[in-house]
Amino acid sequence: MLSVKNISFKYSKDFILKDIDFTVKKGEHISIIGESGSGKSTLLKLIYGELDCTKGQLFWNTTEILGPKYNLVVGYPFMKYVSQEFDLMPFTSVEENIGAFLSNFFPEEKKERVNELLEVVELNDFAKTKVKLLSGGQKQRVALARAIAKQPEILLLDEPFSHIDNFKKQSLRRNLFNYLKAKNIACVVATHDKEDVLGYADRILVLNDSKIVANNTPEALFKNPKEPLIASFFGEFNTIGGQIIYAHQLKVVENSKLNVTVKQSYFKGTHVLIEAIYNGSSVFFNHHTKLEKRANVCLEVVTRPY
Ligand SMILES: Nc1ncnc2c1ncn2[C@@H]1O[C@H](COP(=O)(O)OP(=O)(O)OP(=O)(O)O)[C@@H](O)[C@H]1O
Repeated sequence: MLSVKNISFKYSKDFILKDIDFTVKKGEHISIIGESGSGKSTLLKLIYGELDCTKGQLFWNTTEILGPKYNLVVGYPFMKYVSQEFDLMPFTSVEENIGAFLSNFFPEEKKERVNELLEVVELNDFAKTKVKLLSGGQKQRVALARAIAKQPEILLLDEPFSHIDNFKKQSLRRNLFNYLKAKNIACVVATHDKEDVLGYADRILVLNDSKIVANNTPEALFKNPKEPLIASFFGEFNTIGGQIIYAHQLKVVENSKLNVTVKQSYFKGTHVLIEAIYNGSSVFFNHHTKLEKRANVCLEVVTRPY
């Protein structure tokens, strides 16, 4: 189990993280979300031992994770970290990069393992290609495969699919996260993408103002977001009468007190997002078709969250 015990951190004068306290169980999947600059990457670097905590302590089971002040070499064998810089060997092949830390004593097993990993990140066709010839997204996939090659007990991922196109992203995300669950490898994922979270994370930690402002399941946070920051991660929403109402919770009805004037329709594939004006402010709701500009429609709040 990872225990993050009341850690605080500052690069210089101001604290970036204050009193951060949480645990990650074996095999658990935690997502860290928060606005850009909220300290997600910094938190991963502290967990990895790349930075020294200003205050507090970190443990993996009973081993204290210490930073560069105490360790000549950063990192521990039970933990791997895929940062936003991939740190690969550009002049060697994809399979050599993936197998770089695997033992050469059992060449057959090594080959099998590399093939299994190539499959997880869907790079079988590029096994012999030199890494310098790959695209950014392909390099990111090599870095992910290399990080899980030696079966760490915990994996830290910083925006793990940020360079990967939408065509590949869905299946890669499924492959990787299902693989980690099957092998009982814990993971902590910093992300901006709700698709990395919904359906995969056991819990979400929300960072804001240097602190953890929420620590709960995706379902609990989605159904009861409490703050606009959390709702905005999941989708378009409105604040009506002090309550957070998602766009999909408003529907057009014959008659109601919520009478709005349509401003714009945005085709979203599964639905159309309508922007309308109510009391001088924008209101967003989902509809099955586009609506005429300046049309007056009445809306009603549907209480179910989805
Ligand atoms: N090496 C550094 N020296 C000084 N300040 C830094 C350093 N690295 C990051 N910061 C600052 O720390 C804060 C948190 O940065 P961090 O990269 O952890 O945020 P983040 O939530 O991961 O952002 P993003 O989502 O944009 O990746 C920012 O204000 C950033 O400018």
